[in-house]
Amino acid sequence: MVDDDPALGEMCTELLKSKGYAADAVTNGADAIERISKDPEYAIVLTDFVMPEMDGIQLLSKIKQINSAIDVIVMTSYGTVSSAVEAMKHGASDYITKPFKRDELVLVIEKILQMQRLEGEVDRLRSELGEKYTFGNIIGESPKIKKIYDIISHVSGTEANILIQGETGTGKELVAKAIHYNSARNNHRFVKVDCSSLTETLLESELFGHEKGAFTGATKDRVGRFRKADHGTIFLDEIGNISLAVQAKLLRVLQDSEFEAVGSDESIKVDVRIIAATNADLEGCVEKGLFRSDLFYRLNVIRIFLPPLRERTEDIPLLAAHFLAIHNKKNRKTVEGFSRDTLNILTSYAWPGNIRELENVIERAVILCKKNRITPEDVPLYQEKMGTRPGLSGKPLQELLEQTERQIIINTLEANDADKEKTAKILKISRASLYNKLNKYKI
Ligand SMILES: Nc1ncnc2c1ncn2[C@@H]1O[C@H](COP(=O)(O)OP(=O)(O)OP(=O)(O)O)[C@@H](O)[C@H]1O
Repeated sequence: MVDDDPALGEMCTELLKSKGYAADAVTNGADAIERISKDPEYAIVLTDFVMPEMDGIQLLSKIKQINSAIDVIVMTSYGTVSSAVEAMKHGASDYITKPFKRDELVLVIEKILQMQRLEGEVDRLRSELGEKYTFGNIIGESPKIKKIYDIISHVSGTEANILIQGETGTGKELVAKAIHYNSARNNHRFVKVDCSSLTETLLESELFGHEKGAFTGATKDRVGRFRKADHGTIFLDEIGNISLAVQAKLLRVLQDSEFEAVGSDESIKVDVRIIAATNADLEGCVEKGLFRSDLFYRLNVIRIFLPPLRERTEDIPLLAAHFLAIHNKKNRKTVEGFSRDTLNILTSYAWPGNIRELENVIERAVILCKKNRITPEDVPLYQEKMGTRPGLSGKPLQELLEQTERQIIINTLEANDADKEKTAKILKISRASLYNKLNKYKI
C-alpha cells in the first residue's frame, strides 16, 4: 500500500490482515520500489495516484520493470476518471476511487488474487498435462468428468452394451474409444459408423454388408462393419436416427449375435460389443414410436451421460491449455498462454458446440495471435456474445437473475447428492417452491 497519508495506509493494511492477507504500507514510491526489489513475494501494489516526488504512473512503470507479475491498483480521487483511464493504459490492473468503503477494497483485491490464481493454474496445468487429469485422450479434472473416468474403468472390463448420451462435441466418441482400448477387446478393431450420414439402404449395407447385385450400385460383395468389428467394438454414432427396419436387424444382432448381409440368406455370427451414442432424447423417441423400446433396453444396459461443457467450466482452462499445446505444435507457433480477460471470456461463454467448438476457437486464436499470450481480440466472434461480466452481456436483468438462480439450485443439489429436502432447507425455501423451480428451470 503506497500512500502519503500514513493513516490510510494503516487502515488498509489492518483491514487486509484481518482478512488473512499479508500487507504493509509505505508513504512514497521510492520505499515501495526498495521493498519490491528485495522481496519477490509481493503480489499486488495499491498506490495513490497523486504523490509528491514519484507519482502513481511513474511508480507503476518502475514496478512493471522490476516484476511484471505484480498487479498494480491505482487509487484516484472522485471525479478524476481520466487519471484512472491513463493508469489502466499504462498497465494498471484496476483502480479504486477515493474515498472507498472497506468492502470495496477487499473486493478489488480479491478479484485480482482470483485472476492471479487462474493464471497460475493454467501455467501449472500446462506443465502437468499429459501426466494427470487424463484418461486416454480425455482431459478434465472436474468432479463430473472424474465420475466418467470411474464409469469407464468399471465398464471396460465388462461386456455390457453401452449407451452414451450427450450434446454434440461433448466427447462421446472419445469415451467410446477409451472404453474399447481399456477392454479385453483392445487387440481387435474399434469400428465407427455414423448412422446419421447414410440413407437407410446404404446404412444397412454399411453395417451388415451386401452381396453383389443386392441393389442398384452393388457391383461386388461387401463386408459390413459388424464383420470388420468381430471380436472388437462397434461404435454406432447418432443411433437415434436409424430407421425401424435397420433397428429390427440391429436388435437381432444384439439378441442372437447374428445377421444376414443384404441380399443373402446366409446367417453370419459375430462377437461384437456395441457402444451406441446419441444426442437425442431416446426415451422421447421410444414414446413417439420412432425407436423400438426392446432395442432401447438392450442398448441401454449402461448409460453414460456426458455433461455439456457449460456444466463443467472448471475444465475450461485445462482444455484450453491442452488445445493450445496441440495447435502451437501444429502451426509451429509458441504462444505461451491466455491473458486473464481471455480466460474470463472463455469460462463465461455457454459453448453450445461444447469441446469441439472450444478447440476450434483456440485453434483460430493460436493462428491469429501476434503476442505471446492470446488476448480477447484473438477470439472476436465470441466477445460480443459473452461479455466478461454478467452485466455486460446485454441480457435482461430477469434472465440473468434466473440463470443465476438455476445454477445455485443445481450446485446445491449436486453438493447434497440431489437431496431435495436438504437443498430446500439450505436455500431456506419451501419444498413446494423448490419443486416449482425445478419444473420451471427444467432441472
Ligand atoms: N474431455 C476431452 N478432452 C479432450 N478432448 C476432447 C474431450 N472431449 C472431446 N474432445 C475433443 O472434442 C472433439 C469432439 O469430440 P467427440 O467427437 O468425441 O464428440 P461427440 O460427442 O462424439 O460429437 P458428435 O455428437 O458431434 O459426434 C474431438 O476432437 C475430441 O477429441
